[in-house]
Amino acid sequence: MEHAISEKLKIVGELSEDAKEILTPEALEFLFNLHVQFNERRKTLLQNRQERQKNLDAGEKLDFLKETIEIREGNWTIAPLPEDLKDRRVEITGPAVDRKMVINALNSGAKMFMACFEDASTPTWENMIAGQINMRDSIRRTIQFTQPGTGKQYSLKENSAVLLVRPRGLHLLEKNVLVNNEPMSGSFFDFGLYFFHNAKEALARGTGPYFYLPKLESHLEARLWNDVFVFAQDYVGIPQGTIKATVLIETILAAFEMDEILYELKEHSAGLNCGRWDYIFSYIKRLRNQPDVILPDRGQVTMTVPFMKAYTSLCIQTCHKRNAPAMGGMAAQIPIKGDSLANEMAFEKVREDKRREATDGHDGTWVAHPGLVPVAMEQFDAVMKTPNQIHRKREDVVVTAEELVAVPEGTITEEGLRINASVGVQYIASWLRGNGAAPINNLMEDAATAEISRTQVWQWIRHEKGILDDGRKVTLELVYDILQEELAKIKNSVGEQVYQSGRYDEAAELFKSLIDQDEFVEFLTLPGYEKIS
Ligand SMILES: CC(=O)SCCNC(=O)CCNC(=O)[C@H](O)C(C)(C)COP(=O)(O)OP(=O)(O)OC[C@H]1O[C@@H](n2cnc3c(N)ncnc32)[C@H](O)[C@@H]1OP(=O)(O)O
Ligand SMILES: O=CC(=O)O
Ligand SMILES: [Mg+2]
Repeated sequence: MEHAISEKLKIVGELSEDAKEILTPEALEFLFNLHVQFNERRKTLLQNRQERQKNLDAGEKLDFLKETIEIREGNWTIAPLPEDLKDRRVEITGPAVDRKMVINALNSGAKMFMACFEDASTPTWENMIAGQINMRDSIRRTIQFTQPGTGKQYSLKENSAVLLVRPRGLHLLEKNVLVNNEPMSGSFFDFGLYFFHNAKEALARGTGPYFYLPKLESHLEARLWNDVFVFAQDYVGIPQGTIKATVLIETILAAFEMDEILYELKEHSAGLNCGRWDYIFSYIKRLRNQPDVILPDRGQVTMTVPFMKAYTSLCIQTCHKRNAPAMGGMAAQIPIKGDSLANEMAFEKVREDKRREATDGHDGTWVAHPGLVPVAMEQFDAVMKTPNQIHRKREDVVVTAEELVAVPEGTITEEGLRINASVGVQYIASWLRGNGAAPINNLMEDAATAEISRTQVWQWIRHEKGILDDGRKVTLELVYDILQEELAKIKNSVGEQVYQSGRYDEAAELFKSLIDQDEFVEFLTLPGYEKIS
């Protein structure tokens, strides 16, 4: 049902009691203004991404921008960090929609909690509203939860983590809010509502409106966000520079504009983060039609392969030069229940990953699960005796444009192809069911990791080097056969009833549609969004 709030603004989604608490007339007025001010620019920037893709398809070699050399060579820093953003050695992440998880994350012992409206969340209307309710109650420290069945009570402990919020990326829409009959941007919806309801309250409580910005592809996109922040701060009447945002460097194009992104946001910057999963996805996506670029099995693209090492090293050096934190990323391992040996192996992988990040000079890292907070903390505590390592300038690092795109060696295997097909479908099914973060094969999967799976399959089918180590070419027919076999295995493991209600066939259809078209679909969540409310 459509609710006309005014002639220019309509709510398509259900106006539940929760929605009414969040979508107040004043908050809607603010969203309306954000849309009117910034939506055309957002659309133009998305169009720029497509223009850039055309150039890359035509053989453009990526390089640092000529027109911004003065920024790269200039002597400037970001504005000083607020006290509660100086020590970020362990940050836990999780979907904003899961109320219990939000409380557990805030109580986990991690310094920060990044509440996600993006890749760990399916953006149903209900989820997005519930996430906003959870954020409002977290900032006010009134958030509580009772576990159905056991009656276990959850509420906040005294020293809870600092809250950071990740809105949806610029490409996603919120179809349940129409401004002038046009869906509004998911980014502005998530940012706008969180900011409007909580910025002043957060400040009064000694923290601030803090954000993570996902999937930026250029410094012009950072400029858009900066202008949104300036507008928003004026609108509610809080000092400029109050908002602090950490930009995820998780696209191959952004890696060439790290200085410029920090520069655009410098009054509002809280540094950069190496979002490794989207980065791998973006590397394949943007360079997919370059004849020499192809990646081996997902499992072989580790953080120590040259192009990943080059990117994280450059991120640390760039951030520290500008007095900005350089955050590490997410190891995919999560605790494994009922198998202590496998669990210890998973923990050791996380330890190794965090040790490398701390030693390289990252100022903190991400974990996906409370059980991993002490594991990551131990590694950072051992290396980082100060709140951060910004003083380690890593002037020894030299990274060239060629190193950022260097194609790693490795093999494509039938096993790798099967994992991509199976995990891709299982994740999409989970996403369609409303759960955007899922444990699959004892690894954390979210939209970014699923994007790698389907993009690899798309590319292996089309690339002349998409050949299995046993000599077989990866073809659509081979993938279809494997997909059928993997679906049968899934059905066997979850049972007929769960399979039928679990949207697996629909997920398989979506997966197929992503790999059988020559035209690459920019994000799997775009056709996915048409299948949810
Ligand atoms: C590439 C990227 O974008 S990474 C960032 C986005 N991804 C994420 O944020 C994923 C975060 N992680 C998760 O969502 C979860 O850990 C999952 C889905 C991977 C696994 O969840 P589950 O299967 O529920 O884990 P598990 O059964 O071990 O949970 C045990 C307890 O830990 C809690 N828990 C698990 N993960 C988290 C988390 N990230 N934050 C807070 N609490 C958590 C559960 O709430 C549960 O609490 P309880 O004992 O009070 O009931
Ligand atoms: O957002 C994080 C990533 O790895 O992608
Ligand atoms: Mg990401």
